[in-house]
Amino acid sequence: MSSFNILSIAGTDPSGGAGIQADLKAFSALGGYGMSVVTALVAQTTTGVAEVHRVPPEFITRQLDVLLEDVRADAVKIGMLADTEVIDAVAEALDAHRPPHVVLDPVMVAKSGDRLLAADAIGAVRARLLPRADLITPNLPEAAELLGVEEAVDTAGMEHQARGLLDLGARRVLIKGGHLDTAESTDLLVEPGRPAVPFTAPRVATKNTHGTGCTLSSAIAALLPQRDGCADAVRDAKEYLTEALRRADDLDVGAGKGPVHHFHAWW
Ligand SMILES: Nc1ncnc2c1ncn2[C@@H]1O[C@H](COP(=O)(O)OP(=O)(O)O)[C@@H](O)[C@H]1O
Ligand SMILES: Cc1ncc(COP(=O)(O)O)c(N)n1
Repeated sequence: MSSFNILSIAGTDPSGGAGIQADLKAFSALGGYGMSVVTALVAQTTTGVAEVHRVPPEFITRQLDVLLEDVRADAVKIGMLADTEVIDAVAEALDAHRPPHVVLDPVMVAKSGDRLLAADAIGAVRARLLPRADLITPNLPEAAELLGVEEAVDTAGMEHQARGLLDLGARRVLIKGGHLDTAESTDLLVEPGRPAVPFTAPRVATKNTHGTGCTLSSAIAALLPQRDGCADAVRDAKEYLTEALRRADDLDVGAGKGPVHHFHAWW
């Protein structure tokens, strides 16, 4: 197969830095054919979230059904889901269509601090989505919320929490260390019965980190069908994200936390 169709199920960002817009840029940059099902329209920019309009769950189901009856999805990235009803609709569509390579970025709060997932929907993510994803990519606050514990403060704590998420039913966890105050930014890939695999990049000194999590999970989804295993896809996705972060200050987008700069990758 020479062409890969990658689907994002996520919310929007009109400023183009996060959400579906970032996902499609990452898919294209990494050689995928990008597709999207919108779960929520979000009035947001680099400075924060003004308002969220959830798409009716029946219409999310409708979008997924018409799309996946026509087009093969080779990988799926799931981002913002807004609330429990949307989670139920997406979980049912995953059961009905069984796409390969499901990457779940359990988006809860925007970089500005605004909630993108209802607080009472955490249990639904845990029960309905964790077991249906091949890989979940929580940041430190998301891992802590899923487990109902304090945030990890070092890589030993990150591994412990990732193993806790495996115990809750996740199949594979990439726990992201972007929120730690360290010279390097390390993420850990943790699978049952195997040692954790670290992915480390020098921390890029920039305020422009809007869309890092969206970009990483989308890059992984785009690369999973093109690489031999999850670790190879994560390694190349992180390399892509780090370079996009290094180039972020070349852009002039908004007054707040600006977006990473997508570029055509060398692979
Ligand atoms: N300043 C930075 N320099 C390099 N990598 C970073 C930086 N900030 C975040 N990252 C990386 O970006 C990805 C997303 O990180 P994180 O901030 O933890 O998640 P989220 O964007 O979901 O909050 C991870 O791979 C993390 O290591
Ligand atoms: C629709 C949507 N989805 C996700 C994020 C989180 O973005 P980040 O990648 O910066 O954590 C966002 N701000 N908006």
